[in-house]
Amino acid sequence: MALYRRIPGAIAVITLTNPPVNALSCTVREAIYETVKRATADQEVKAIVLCGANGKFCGGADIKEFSREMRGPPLVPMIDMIEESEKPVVAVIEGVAFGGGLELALGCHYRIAHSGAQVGLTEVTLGLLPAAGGTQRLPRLIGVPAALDIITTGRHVSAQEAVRLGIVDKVTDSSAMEEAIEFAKTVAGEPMGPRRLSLWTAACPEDLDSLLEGALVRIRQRSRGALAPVACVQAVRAAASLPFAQGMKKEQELMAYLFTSGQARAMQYCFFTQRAAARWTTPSGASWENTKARPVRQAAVIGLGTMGKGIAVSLSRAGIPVIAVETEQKRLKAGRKAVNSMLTRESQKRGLAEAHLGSISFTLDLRKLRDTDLVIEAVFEDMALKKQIFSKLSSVCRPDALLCTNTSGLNIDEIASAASRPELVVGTHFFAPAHVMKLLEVVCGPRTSPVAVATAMQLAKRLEKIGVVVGNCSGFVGNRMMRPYTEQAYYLLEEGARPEEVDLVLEEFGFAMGIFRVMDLSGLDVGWRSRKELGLTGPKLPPGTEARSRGGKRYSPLPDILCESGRLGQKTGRGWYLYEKERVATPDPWLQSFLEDYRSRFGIQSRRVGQDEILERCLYSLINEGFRILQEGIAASPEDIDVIYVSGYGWPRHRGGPMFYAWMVGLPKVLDKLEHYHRTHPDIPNLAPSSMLRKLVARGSPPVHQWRALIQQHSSQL
Ligand SMILES: CCCCCCCCCCCCCC(=O)CC(=O)SCCNC(=O)CCNC(=O)[C@H](O)C(C)(C)COP(=O)(O)OP(=O)(O)OC[C@H]1O[C@@H](n2cnc3c(N)ncnc32)[C@H](O)[C@@H]1OP(=O)(O)O
Ligand SMILES: NC(=O)C1=CN([C@@H]2O[C@H](COP(=O)(O)OP(=O)(O)OC[C@H]3O[C@@H](n4cnc5c(N)ncnc54)[C@H](O)[C@@H]3O)[C@@H](O)[C@H]2O)C=CC1
Repeated sequence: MALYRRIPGAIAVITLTNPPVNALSCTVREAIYETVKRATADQEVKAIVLCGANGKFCGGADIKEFSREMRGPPLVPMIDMIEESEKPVVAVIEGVAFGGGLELALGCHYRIAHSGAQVGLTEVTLGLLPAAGGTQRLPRLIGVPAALDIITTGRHVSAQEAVRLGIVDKVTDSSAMEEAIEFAKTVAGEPMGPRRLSLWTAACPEDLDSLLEGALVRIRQRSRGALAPVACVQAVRAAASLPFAQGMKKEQELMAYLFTSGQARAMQYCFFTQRAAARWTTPSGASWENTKARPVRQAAVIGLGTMGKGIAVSLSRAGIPVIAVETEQKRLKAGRKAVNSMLTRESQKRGLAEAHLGSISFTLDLRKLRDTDLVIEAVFEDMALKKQIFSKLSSVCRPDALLCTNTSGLNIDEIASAASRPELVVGTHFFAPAHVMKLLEVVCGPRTSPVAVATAMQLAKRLEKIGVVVGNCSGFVGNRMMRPYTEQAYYLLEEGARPEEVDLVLEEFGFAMGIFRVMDLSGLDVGWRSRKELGLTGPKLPPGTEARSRGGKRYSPLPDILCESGRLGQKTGRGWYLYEKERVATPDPWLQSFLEDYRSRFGIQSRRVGQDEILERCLYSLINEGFRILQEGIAASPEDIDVIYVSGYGWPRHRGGPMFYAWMVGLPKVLDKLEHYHRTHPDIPNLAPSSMLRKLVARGSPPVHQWRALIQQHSSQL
């Protein structure tokens, strides 16, 4: 609702009240209409102050209403009514003014913000555009280039930047409410015409076309195939070239097109599932609601390699003091240098004073960890080494210290078996680069205690990451699903495709990078090491094993052969591609002739592999593994799998995540295709459709949110 009160000085105060974020639900919109009408009609009111309860102006439209029949007064005429008021309306922006919340504020005549506030037209992140006049008023207020950036990215703008750009009129460190009330008194009685943004003209650069073209290129790089940012560009073009009323018409047309799109559904699904992941449960009945996390006042990181450095920076950025441990002086020195320069860059980028960062001390001595609350091990992916470290930690650390491992796929329970308190061992699987990537898989072994899970999930929140609780199996959720996906990509090369063809299909689908470019970036030796560990190649492989078969199933030795010949990806200048100029991937004629030789050596008839087959074999085999994971209870829900893929593996947000995508495509189609590919390639492991997929199809392909109830997993780990 919106509360109305009169205060001395002939001011009416209207307070949006709809916890937690004062979203503009039907009831709130009705109340705004009513209270604004009341204030404008009241002869004794000279000015109106519009604010939000509990220190938040407004989180925008109520997103939950988008999937229901829309009721109540629409936003656009409501904002127009505010703008048309002859009495000044001053918006008090505390906390957030996002989406419709900022559009509401843009309809007001003045905006006063608290210094801690953030504003933004975030609709594009929900597959929409700011269709309550935002695309038309913001360019008129701050000019086309700045508005274009804010509208097409949906980024959050600090109060300081907002005042610099002219989005708000004033920023205050003290009470924005008091400031606004005093200000409202000074402008009461002035003509409001000049403050109505709909009457302004948008300041537009001469080279508008090249500005908009540049934005489209950036959008294509950032989120290929996404409709909303492209529609945003079209709406801003309308603001730059059309009168307000016509611009609004264009805005509405574009919104109508986006509103019912599958992409908007997918992105709104991502918004809610990301938040739902925090509400974890375990079969024992423990949950986020009934389990208290331990406080983490001091942490340690063991190993300052690729991952350890980023983890240490993340902890420090959250204000947690860190002790970083290495094995030898040279590595310690290199680690310290890298971490310090990452921290300097971070503090410059975020405008953080170094004092806000947690201190980091560096040591070779594990005994220094005796007072830490939580240790994160990030040494080589080697079971024996990890067990040795966990055994040492048990004798060094306090008995209640939480012991975390960053293993990307080893058995958590085996690692825990080396610790004296296995219930305090938990997997915290960060993603590279650890100080950037949002995902944290919290891996729960059979002996992991609820308090360990709660503490790791609480840590994720403190590090501004998205924690998802998963069960213990080789590769957990994310990496386990990647395996059949990458294997399909190798098989496609064997059958006649080229790496650039496979990558192009995946990039057209929306991945920022195709799988071969990803492998070149992270280093082919990462997978090689794990295949050697699993005995699929290298010294542990039994002599006489057939080159293209393991355990009676098809195996592709292609990546092993590349590694053996020193092609490890970008770091060696060649992998699946050639890198003559640093980081620029070019198709390599050597690889092409190598593949031809390989095919003729193994008698493989090369064929043209179509784009549909590339996409379906790669994605459906990944999705099929997702169904198996659900069936085994390794993930609690399809939503959790989707959060993992969107936030950790670059799955395009506008496709919702693999499980949501499968449902959008149609589960019967996914099943049909898997059956077809399984028939044509019976030797490929894991192409046989999972029984979970069959069960869902048999039940009429219910929507994703109903799957959890149908799983009824007796052996669920979660
Ligand atoms: C034929 C078709 C015709 C088509 C025509 C259609 C016409 C429709 C016209 C509509 C025009 C409207 C244009 C418009 O106004 C669009 C919008 O405003 S879209 C919404 C934009 N807002 C946002 O993007 C903000 C989203 N929220 C956030 O970013 C964060 O929640 C926020 C920073 C505000 C707070 O963060 P934090 O404190 O960390 O809290 P949580 O994120 O955990 O949120 C707490 C809780 O609140 C729920 N929630 C948050 N925002 C909203 C919201 N806007 N609507 C509904 N619910 C919201 C959130 O989900 C959490 O609850 P859970 O239960 O945990 O999920
Ligand atoms: N690199 C990646 O993309 C990802 C790796 N991981 C996992 O994170 C862990 C670390 O991986 P990376 O950082 O890539 O390895 P890395 O090889 O870059 O670094 C490992 C570091 O551990 C140090 N170390 C080894 N033994 C030690 C000991 N006893 N005490 C202290 N330090 C020791 C080494 O000196 C080295 O600096 C592995 O388990 C890996 O599977 C997880 C997610 C992604």
